[in-house]
Parts: sequence; structure tokens; C-alpha cells
Amino acid sequence: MGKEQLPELFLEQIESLLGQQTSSFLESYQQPRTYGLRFNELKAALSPSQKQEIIDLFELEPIPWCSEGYYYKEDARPGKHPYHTAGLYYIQEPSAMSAVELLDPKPGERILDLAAAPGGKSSHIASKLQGQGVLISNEIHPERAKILAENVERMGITNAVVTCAAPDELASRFPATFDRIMLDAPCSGEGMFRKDPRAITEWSPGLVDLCVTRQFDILEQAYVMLKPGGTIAYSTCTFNVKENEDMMRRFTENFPDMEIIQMKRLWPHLERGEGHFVAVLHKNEEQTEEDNSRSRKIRGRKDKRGTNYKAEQTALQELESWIQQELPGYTLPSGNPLLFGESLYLLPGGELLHQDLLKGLKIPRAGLHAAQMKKNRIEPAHALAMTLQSGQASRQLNLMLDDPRLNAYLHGELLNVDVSLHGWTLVSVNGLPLGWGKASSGQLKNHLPKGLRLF
Ligand SMILES: C[S@@+](CC[C@H](N)C(=O)[O-])C[C@H]1O[C@@H](n2cnc3c(N)ncnc32)[C@H](O)[C@@H]1O
Repeated sequence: MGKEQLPELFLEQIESLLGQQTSSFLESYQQPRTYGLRFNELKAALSPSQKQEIIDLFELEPIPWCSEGYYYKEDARPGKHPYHTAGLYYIQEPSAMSAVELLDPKPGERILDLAAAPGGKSSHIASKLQGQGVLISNEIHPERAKILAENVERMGITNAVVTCAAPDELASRFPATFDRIMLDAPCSGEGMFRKDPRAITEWSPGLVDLCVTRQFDILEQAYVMLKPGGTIAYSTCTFNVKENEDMMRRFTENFPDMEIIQMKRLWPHLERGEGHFVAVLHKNEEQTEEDNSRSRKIRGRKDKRGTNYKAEQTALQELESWIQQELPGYTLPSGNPLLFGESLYLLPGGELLHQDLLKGLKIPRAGLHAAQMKKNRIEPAHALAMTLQSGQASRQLNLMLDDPRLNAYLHGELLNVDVSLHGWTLVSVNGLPLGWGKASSGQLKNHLPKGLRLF
């Protein structure tokens, strides 16, 4: 891409920011864009030798700032591989992987990802939580929230709730609640120019100003939801100072108990990545009177048992006995059972996420979707399959990469299997679960969700 394709005002802005480095920055537009994937640490089935096999298969090279992140070349196409369907990795722009590394979530913590779709940062956070603690993964736009929920399922995440809410709707429910908040803010996307030339046509100084207003509004809500002593990572994929350093200065001026711990920029002419800004901020340990009174109000609410309480407990018991038989090596993750029609979910978060608090919120995924509770039978949910490890199901059809049935399964076809196989069967590739099939009389009915099938 040539300099002449870039907006004049953007070039002026870069020049005043980078001075002598401007020409080297502009030269980076002549280089091909970078591609990255990040291994999913929730897939414990991945032995070091398997991982090495994948590194060799896609000719991966390590990304210096993310231990599980690797560069791949465009023609390797790992996003089209069955391992992608198995949730073995998440395709993510390399410099974007820096944000969660700096947020540094720890198992057991309460984390909020406030602008989460399609799920790059959320899946990175979940990888680090290792199933312990709770992640609220929020996206304001319903269509994007749906994609986020699908990615959360594909990655086999058990302890995430996907909400679809405006930040202030969440803030009124969760004051001073989270240990860490990821705010990957909607921004003017200057770091997207090489990756997606449409970003160039959408860019204008007016857009930058609009983003600034929106970012500050969201940050105010993030502040309300952060516990005293908590941490926010604020990130953008844009280069201008207004949305980055200036925003952080304004934020800390308005909220003096917030302190900037670190600000980091990744530049495409200095690192192999499209560019990112990340700031890490810490909230003073002392609880403000406002925090106190908001939390008192919330704590004061009665955790009424939902009207479905009895049915939900019964459904959970039925599921547990189904699991004892069908998934003998599996322990169901802890969570409160919730029924939406026939769909049984396990809501993580203990007392944090009681039903009263969630009332009125749009929740595309109320934790782990475990099963469909039919009248006289149980159908395990696809999401449940994605949380299993090899060997945990009584029946498993493990397909190797060169088995033609693998492609057939991913296309939603019926498979021929041994006549002795009967009942719900976990279909996997090299030991990594892909989904369910139901075997009877030498055939396996395909239960891979229609939206995930290849065409
Ligand atoms: C940079 S993207 C997030 C990318 C995501 N964190 C990831 O790693 O995959 C910013 C997100 O903010 C959402 N958004 C837009 N306006 C918003 C608002 N007013 N409040 C919260 N989120 C908003 C967008 O829909 C978009 O999904």
C-alpha cells in the first residue's frame, strides 16, 4: 500500500507523533500484514509433542510478548483446519495478544471483558483462568454477541457468562465487583489499515472524536465496576494520542484513585504486528463511600430462588446421573443450574451471579450450556462436548487427520461406524473433541451444530 492511499490528516498526525521515524512507519505498509494464533491452554489434551507437531505443521514462529502466541504465514490457513473447529487455538492479530498478557488475570478472580466480541481477549483471559473464577464477557451488539458466544463454546470455556448489555446496564448491577477489567475499546482502528483497507475509508478526525467521547463514557462505567485494589487494562488498535495517552491522562485526572502502572505501544515498524496500545491502571485499595453504598444496595437484595428452582435441581440431578454413565471420567464444572425452556445451563460465579441480579439482562450464554432436557431423555449440548478431554466419554470415535470420515463429519454427514457402537459418541480429531454423534445400527447421526458445519 502506498502513502497516497492514506488520509492526509492521518499522515500529519503520524508525522507529529513519530517525527523521524515516520518514513520507517510508512515503509511498514509495504510489508505483508502479520498473522497470529494463540494456543488454548484449556485443551489439556495437547501434549508437548502434539504441540510441536502443530508448530511444524503450520511452520509457526513464537510471538515474543505472548507465551502461547505464534506467527503463521498466510498460506498455512490454520483457521480452516479441523484443529480450529476443535478449539485448539484462536486466530488473533499478534500485537492484540499483548493486552491480556499485561492484564495478567489469575485463576479464581472475577474478570469482566467489557467490549468482548468476537472473543480474542476473552478466550485469552479464560485460558489464564484455567476454569477457576468467573469471566463476564460482554458485547453490546447482539449479532456480535452471538459470534462471541460461539467462540466461547468452541474454546471449551466453562466459567464464562456472555452478556449483551450497554456498559451502564452492567455498572448498575456490578459496582466494585471485579478484580480485573479488560476494556478493548471501540476505536478509530488506525492499526487496521494494512489488514483491512475499508478501515481507511471509514477513518476521519470526526470518527476519532466520536471514539474519544464513547471511550471515556465506557471507562467511567468500568471504573464503577472495578474493586478497590483492582486493575484495568485499556487497549485500542489505533495510533493517535487522543484515544490513547490523552484518554488515560483525562481518566486519571477525573478519577484520582486510579494510577497508570504501565503504557505500552506496539508499532508495526518496530515489531511484527499491526500495532496496539495498552495501558494498565490500578485502583487505590481504599473503598470510597460511593463504592460502599452501591455495594450495600446490591448485597441487600434477596437472592430469591427462581420460580424454576425445583425443576432446575431435578434437571441437574438427572444430568449428573447421565454423566456418571456416559462420561465416567468427567466432573461437571460447578455452577447453579438454570433452565431456559429445555436448555440447561450451569451458571458460574456463585453468589456473584444470582438470578435476581441478572434479571432483565440479555444473556446469550448463561454459563456452560450442558444439555437439552427432553421429556424422557437427555441430549448433551455441543458446548459440553467442547469441555471434555480425551478418554472422558464412554464412547469416542477418534478420527485421524487422514481419515475421510473427518471431513464427512465436519460437513454434517452421516458416518458409517462399527455396529457395536450404540448411543451418544464423542467425535474427536487426534483426541480433541469436535462434537457429538449418536450411533445406532452401524451409523452415526451427526450432531455437529448446523452453523459450524463446512459447506
Ligand atoms: C475492538 S472491538 C473488541 C474486540 C475484542 N475485545 C476481541 O479481542 O475480540 C470493540 C468492541 O466494542 C463494541 N462496542 C461498540 N460500542 C460500544 C459501547 N458503546 N460500549 C461497549 N462496547 C461497544 C464493538 O461492538 C466491538 O465489538
